[in-house]
Amino acid sequence: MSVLVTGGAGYIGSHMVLGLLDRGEEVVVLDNLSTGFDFCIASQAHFVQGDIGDTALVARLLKEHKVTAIAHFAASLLVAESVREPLTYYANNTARTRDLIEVALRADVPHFLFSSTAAVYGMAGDKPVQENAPLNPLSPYGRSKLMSEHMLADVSEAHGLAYAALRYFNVAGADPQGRSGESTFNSTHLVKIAMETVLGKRPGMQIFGTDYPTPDGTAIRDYIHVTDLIAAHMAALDYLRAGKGNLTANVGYGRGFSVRQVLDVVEQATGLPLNVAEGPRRAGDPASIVADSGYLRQATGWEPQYDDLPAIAEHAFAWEQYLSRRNR
Ligand SMILES: NC(=O)c1ccc[n+]([C@@H]2O[C@H](COP(=O)([O-])OP(=O)(O)OC[C@H]3O[C@@H](n4cnc5c(N)ncnc54)[C@H](O)[C@@H]3O)[C@@H](O)[C@H]2O)c1
Ligand SMILES: O=c1ccn([C@@H]2O[C@H](COP(=O)(O)OP(=O)(O)O[C@H]3O[C@H](CO)[C@@H](O)[C@H](O)[C@H]3O)[C@@H](O)[C@H]2O)c(=O)[nH]1
Repeated sequence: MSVLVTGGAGYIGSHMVLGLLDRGEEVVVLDNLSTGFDFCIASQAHFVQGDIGDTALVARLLKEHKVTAIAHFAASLLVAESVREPLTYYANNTARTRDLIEVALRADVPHFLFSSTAAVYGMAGDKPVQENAPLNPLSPYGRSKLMSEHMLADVSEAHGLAYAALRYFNVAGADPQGRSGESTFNSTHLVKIAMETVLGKRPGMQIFGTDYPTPDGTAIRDYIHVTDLIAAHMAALDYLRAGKGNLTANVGYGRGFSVRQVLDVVEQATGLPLNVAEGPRRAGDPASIVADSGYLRQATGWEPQYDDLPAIAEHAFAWEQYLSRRNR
């Protein structure tokens, strides 16, 4: 019996692989290496390079490895790119997820974990967002993910597949043991960019918008340590396996930090100065979005261990230094 991790060579998927192996589970990774790296995949996992849209390959893997759960991370995830190339996003995120679900049904895989996103909400108010907030994604990326949530709900109703759709807020940090981290080329993520900047891999960086209606004028997000995010997946998997039904839940800490606060913590944690300029707002960015994760905690008993911005920065920095040693 094993768990199929799609996108397991990526930032978050590679941490899922570690989390599953740490629990003694068998893991099969399917990744086309479009944005991921095989050096991020733990050697104890069985890695197959291929596309989730290759239904014959997926069907063979499900059978050969007696897969009882799919953790589906593979996706395209650049919001601005999704505006320019919506069909790429509806193909890779929505259509290929549809194909994957169909193969899973045919193979009688009972449990499905899906990487959703806070981007399904669009503009949020000042208060932490609950799962029943209006779903108004601002981008094709957000819509491509929301459509997958809808498919899972319909398929579950019709065919009994049990699923968890976890809506991640801002994922950051790296494995505390230094086994993986964010390695993506040309990342758009704030903490990753700040780490590349302190280490001189970028000449400087910008704060996108200093005129938001927030205490210091910069945008507020809920940054969650990737290891806590993975713990949420384990809690969700246990929930599904216990037959408790489906789960659609936010994963964040329920408190926000501004861009300036994050960059101050990066300077403190690394002991290095950041070359930062103030720039205009980035199109489509909400002023503030923070998770209410009460439902996930109450339903699954999930308790975060790294709700600490300096720890997130320290772990991200350690990984960025490791990448530097690999000439990356
Ligand atoms: N990083 C975040 O802050 C964040 C926030 C919300 C949701 N998510 C979701 O989490 C998931 C993982 O994101 P990540 O940050 O690890 O991104 P990533 O780009 O590091 O990982 C995605 C992985 O999927 C692989 N992949 C893409 N398309 C594929 C395909 N058709 N077939 C096989 N493999 C394919 C890539 O090679 C890569 O290894 C995504 O579904 C993303 O939408 C991420
Ligand atoms: O060089 C930079 C990069 C980012 N930011 C700001 O930092 C904040 C966080 O940005 P980023 O790390 O790009 O995350 P988000 O845009 O909040 O989006 C993330 O969080 C979403 C869920 O909320 C996911 O869906 C997305 O995939 C993921 O990129 C935003 O206010 C950005 O404007 C800067 O000021 N300068």
